[in-house]
Amino acid sequence: MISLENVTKIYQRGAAPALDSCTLNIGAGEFVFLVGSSGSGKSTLLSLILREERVTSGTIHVLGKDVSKLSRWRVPHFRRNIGTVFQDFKLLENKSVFDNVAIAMQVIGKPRHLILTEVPRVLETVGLGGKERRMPHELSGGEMQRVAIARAMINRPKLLLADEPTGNLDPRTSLGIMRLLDQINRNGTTVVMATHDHEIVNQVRNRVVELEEGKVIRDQEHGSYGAGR
Ligand SMILES: Nc1ncnc2c1ncn2[C@@H]1O[C@H](COP(=O)(O)OP(=O)(O)OP(=O)(O)O)[C@@H](O)[C@H]1O
Repeated sequence: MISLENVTKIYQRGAAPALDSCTLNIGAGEFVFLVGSSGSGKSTLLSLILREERVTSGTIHVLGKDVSKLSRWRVPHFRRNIGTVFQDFKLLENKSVFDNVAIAMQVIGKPRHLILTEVPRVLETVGLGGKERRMPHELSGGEMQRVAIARAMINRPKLLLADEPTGNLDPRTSLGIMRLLDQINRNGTTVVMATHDHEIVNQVRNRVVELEEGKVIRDQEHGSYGAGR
């Protein structure tokens, strides 16, 4: 599903690498937590997988494609199989819940009748049934993140990348979001989640990959947030 071989990313000449000779394999169906202190390279790793950034050296395969060789015009099509969720939700403020999710189908040309049936179905599965007409400012943080997850999932991506999805939420709400991501993973979607959320990582005990100064320093099945705990 995702395979990095000796991947190095240097943003500016002379700067320390944001990722430094990373080798990592993530199989289909896995749920992996990416942990590490601020600046350790987690977001960089996610943006390389999404092909927002390009590697400086090394190779990276995602969903069977050599991302380092993917030409710019193929990127939008490649990204159709990847859903993304971020700490700050990234909702369109002047659009309803329904429209925020529908837009992901519209941009890839899905027919209107499908949009009208699929959007309410997905909103129901994330626990937002009946809130289609609400505007983002009428939602709690947890609900906003559920909209973002619905939008990420509506086109049934094989891979979901989440960058600190619980970063702006209280512990109880975070747990609800985590349960939802876990359910998505159980339905077959591979999930890679960068997080600082100790409680969630220690509670769920998925595979944990820890970065430090751009290097993978720990890769542990059923891991905890910090080593040895
Ligand atoms: N667009 C950029 N241009 C230059 N340097 C960058 C850029 N993005 C990240 N960096 C640098 O790369 C390093 C890794 O940053 P990155 O954002 O990947 O870390 P992170 O682990 O996601 O941190 P956080 O937990 O704070 O989100 C840092 O030194 C950062 O300053």
